Amino acid sequence: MKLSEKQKQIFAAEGHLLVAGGPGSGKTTISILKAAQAAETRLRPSQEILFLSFARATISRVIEAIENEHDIDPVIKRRIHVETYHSFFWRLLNAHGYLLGLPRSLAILTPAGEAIALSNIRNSFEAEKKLTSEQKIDKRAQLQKERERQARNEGRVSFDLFARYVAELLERSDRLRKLIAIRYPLIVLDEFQDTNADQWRVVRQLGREATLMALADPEQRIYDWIGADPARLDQFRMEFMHTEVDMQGDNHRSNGTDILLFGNDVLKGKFTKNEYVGIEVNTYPANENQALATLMTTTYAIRKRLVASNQKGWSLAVLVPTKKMTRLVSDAFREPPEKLTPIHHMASIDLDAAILAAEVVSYLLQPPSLFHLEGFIDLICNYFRGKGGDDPSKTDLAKADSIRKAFAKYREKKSAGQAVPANSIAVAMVASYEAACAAVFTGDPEKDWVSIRKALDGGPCTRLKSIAIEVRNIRLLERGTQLRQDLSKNWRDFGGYKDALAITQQAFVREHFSTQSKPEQGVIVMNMHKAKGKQFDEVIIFEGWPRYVNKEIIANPDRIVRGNDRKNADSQSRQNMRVSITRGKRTTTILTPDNDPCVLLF
Ligand SMILES: Nc1ncnc2c1ncn2[C@@H]1O[C@H](COP(=O)(O)OP(=O)(O)OP(=O)(O)O)[C@@H](O)[C@H]1O
Repeated sequence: MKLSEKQKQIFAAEGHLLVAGGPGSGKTTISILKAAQAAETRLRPSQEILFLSFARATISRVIEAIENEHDIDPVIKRRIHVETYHSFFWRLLNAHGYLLGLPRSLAILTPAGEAIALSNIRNSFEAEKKLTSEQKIDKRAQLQKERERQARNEGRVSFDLFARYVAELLERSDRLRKLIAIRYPLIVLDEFQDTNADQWRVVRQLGREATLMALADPEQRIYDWIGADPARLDQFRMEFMHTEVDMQGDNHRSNGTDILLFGNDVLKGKFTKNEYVGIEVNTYPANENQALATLMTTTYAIRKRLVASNQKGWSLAVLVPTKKMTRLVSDAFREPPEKLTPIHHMASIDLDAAILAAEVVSYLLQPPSLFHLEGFIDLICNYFRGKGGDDPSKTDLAKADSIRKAFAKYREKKSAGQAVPANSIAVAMVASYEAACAAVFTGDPEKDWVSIRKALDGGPCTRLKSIAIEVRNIRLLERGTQLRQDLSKNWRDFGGYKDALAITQQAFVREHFSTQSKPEQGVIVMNMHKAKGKQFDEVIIFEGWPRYVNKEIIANPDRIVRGNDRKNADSQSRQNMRVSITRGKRTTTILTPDNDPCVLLF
């Protein structure tokens, strides 16, 4: 690869570095080359370069990019340690958290566990959009207090607290800062524009001893809602003596197309061309069937041309504005409307619900024990309390309550020797439970998992059916996975899956921190926010459609701009759209409803 002038400048610089540049300008690439250079010339034995990034998915791309740099010696490559901020913070907290008065033994309060722990507080408030600013502040304070209580009293630390605690540790301990810098003399900070206040506190402390290389695109800052701040780059400039290189204008990803130009024009809201090479905008009639049919036929066509290109490992991303749309599209691809063929794909779905569903299934793999049914009911209630993540629905929370009440009544009647009313939820639930407990296991975790799932799916309880459907989103049991191996071992050691629940819970924590995931290939469906830092051969951006009654729009959900209302077309939605557009290397296709097209396009 021939380095650009700016990249050469970076390569030659010493000390702290701030590298700014637009999508595809080559920031990640040069940071890897710079890391390799430092590894070769500066590192003593036992030292490494630390590369910190936000998302695991970005990490797999960075790891792939490192692997693809054939000029770097494999021995040097192994000295670049790529990790998420979360995972790095967790290592520090686990080892040194007691210095802050946290319990000696800490566990992670996973997002699913956190959703359960906070569901009562969340449920005591109205929906977020109905709250006054004071109520919002009050809600946030109560949630934070409960998180703190969980950490300090129970030793269960939620992700939200990681950066805060690590900042406190580093601000207080010279020694720890020095130790980190001795181990990692150069630290690369990917997506620096997205750091929140606590993460910035950590960075400030790290930079006191180690050399920092911050990579940033101020206009890819899409996390203002969780604390990213437009002032961050200036804060870096003020804090550190540094070299700054601005690569705006360079574009190596979609060279020869107008994809970046179009993204920049969307950002400004001013279009400089009538036609943009590499950008296609198509429309569909505003109803679910025709919208999905248009998406599917477009996907077939693009997939066909990618397959015909004979390129190994091609990728096509379908980016949508909301979690709900991710599911809707994934379901449609899996079980399409009539006459269409399914599209094999990966969907990047929030797994809160699926993880809790997997806990239910794994529990049923365990041999019966005293109070086994009670444990089962607890997990079902957990499922309904935690399945909505940080946005639980009142209906699900009410379901959890009604299950608990029905079950208490069931117990009461049984111990009094009375008949339980046949229409009690508990009756159907216990029938499905007993069917699952009757499953005969083979010792093959995948087969046994499927037989539990089928028992729940085929039983009379609709609530358990929904759990059986949800758990299909989990792919951790595929051949060669750690979960599968651990369950097999458990079976061999004990002749049964004695610890299936604990093994499954550990597998999810491990999965969260794992950097093994392969870069996505084939067709991938995901929320636009999750596409950050990634690149695909082709991209489709697909949004929702307005709902009409008597030709009046009565609802307009799942749009790129809220309600597709021009007054909501703020810089956040423009930046988000620009990030999505610029993920494509060759073509980005935008699909939007014909009678109410996306307001960012005109
Ligand atoms: N000097 C170069 N010559 C040719 N190709 C390059 C050069 N630098 C980077 N590339 C390629 O361009 C693509 C985009 O580069 P890279 O991922 O480093 O950009 P980025 O600035 O990190 O993008 P983003 O901010 O959008 O994540 C990659 O496929 C990379 O291999």
